Amino acid sequence: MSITTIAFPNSELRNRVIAQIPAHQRADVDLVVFSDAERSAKLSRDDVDVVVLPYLDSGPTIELLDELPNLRLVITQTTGFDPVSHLPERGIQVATASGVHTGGTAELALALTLASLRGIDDAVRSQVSRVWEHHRYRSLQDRRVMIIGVGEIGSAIADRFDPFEVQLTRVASTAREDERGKIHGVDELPKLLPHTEVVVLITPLNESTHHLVDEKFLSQLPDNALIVNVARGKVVDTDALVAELATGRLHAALDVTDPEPLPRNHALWGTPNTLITPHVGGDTSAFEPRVVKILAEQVRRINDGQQPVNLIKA
Ligand SMILES: NC(=O)C1=CN([C@@H]2O[C@H](COP(=O)(O)OP(=O)(O)OC[C@H]3O[C@@H](n4cnc5c(N)ncnc54)[C@H](O)[C@@H]3O)[C@@H](O)[C@H]2O)C=CC1
Ligand SMILES: O=CC(=O)O
Repeated sequence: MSITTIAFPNSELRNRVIAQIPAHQRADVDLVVFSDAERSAKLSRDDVDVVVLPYLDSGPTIELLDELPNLRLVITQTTGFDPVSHLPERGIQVATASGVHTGGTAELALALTLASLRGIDDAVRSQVSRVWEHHRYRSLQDRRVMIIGVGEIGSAIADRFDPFEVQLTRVASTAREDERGKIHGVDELPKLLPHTEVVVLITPLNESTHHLVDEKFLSQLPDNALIVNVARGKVVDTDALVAELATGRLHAALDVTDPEPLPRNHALWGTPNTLITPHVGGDTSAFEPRVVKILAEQVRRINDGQQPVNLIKA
């Protein structure tokens, strides 16, 4: 592809990417900062043909994309591309940073599960109030765990749960087999959910997963089941979850919510048995060096006239 200008969300990221690429490999492509493209009289919106999205941006920059007449490619710093999934059908390519968060998100899924089952949040509350309080919590060992979404991160989560001697069930959009064994299809959920004690959600957000976890799904889970969401907030019907949590029947550990950020007055902050982290699955020390490496590879390929890596299909 013949690309002339790649707009970055800030100069720090652009400079870190530039530092990764030998000068002779970036000579043809202009690496600009998006805000300059906005403000500068010299560089008009017509010039920008590639945009690197800010991390987890589903708002302002995405609206601006509609105003770039020559936009050909959007590059995300995330694995999920739900905010820009509509672009390929308009002829604009989308390339993700698939893999950038695999270890971090898999770790957090395990951490949230352990923290919730072992009542670490209760212990922290007791510590803050200087109260020595004993409760008996559930062990992860022997729990019946279901992972919904068997892609890059779902597989890494399965690897991390294995040493805990859980009874693992994996669910994907359609049934299949892999080297680890059977993967169930989502159509089998009604049969599987009543026997599931921990559900880990790690699907992309798309039409088939929007509100996958709804009132019916929740009602099929046994008492005390735990829902761990490290996918996207909208995979869960939040109203249905709040209603079910309010009864005290289920537990939830959520890295992602709908909406995000969660407003101060949102009911989820106050439901019992609920642990919330602010969408930090991939936000670890491993993120920046990885994303810079991926972006440098994208720039190098674009400069060589090659297709970027991790292009999503229209
Ligand atoms: N909490 C966080 O910080 C992070 C969250 N994510 C989320 O995790 C998602 C998954 O990431 P990866 O594993 O890298 O993606 P991936 O594309 O490798 O795997 C996704 C899997 O979900 C399956 N799937 C799709 N529709 C489904 C359905 N209706 N029912 C069941 N399974 C279905 C696909 O078949 C695929 O196996 C991302 O799209 C993103 O939304 C990703 C990184 C960090
Ligand atoms: O939520 C993060 C992502 O990479 O997707």
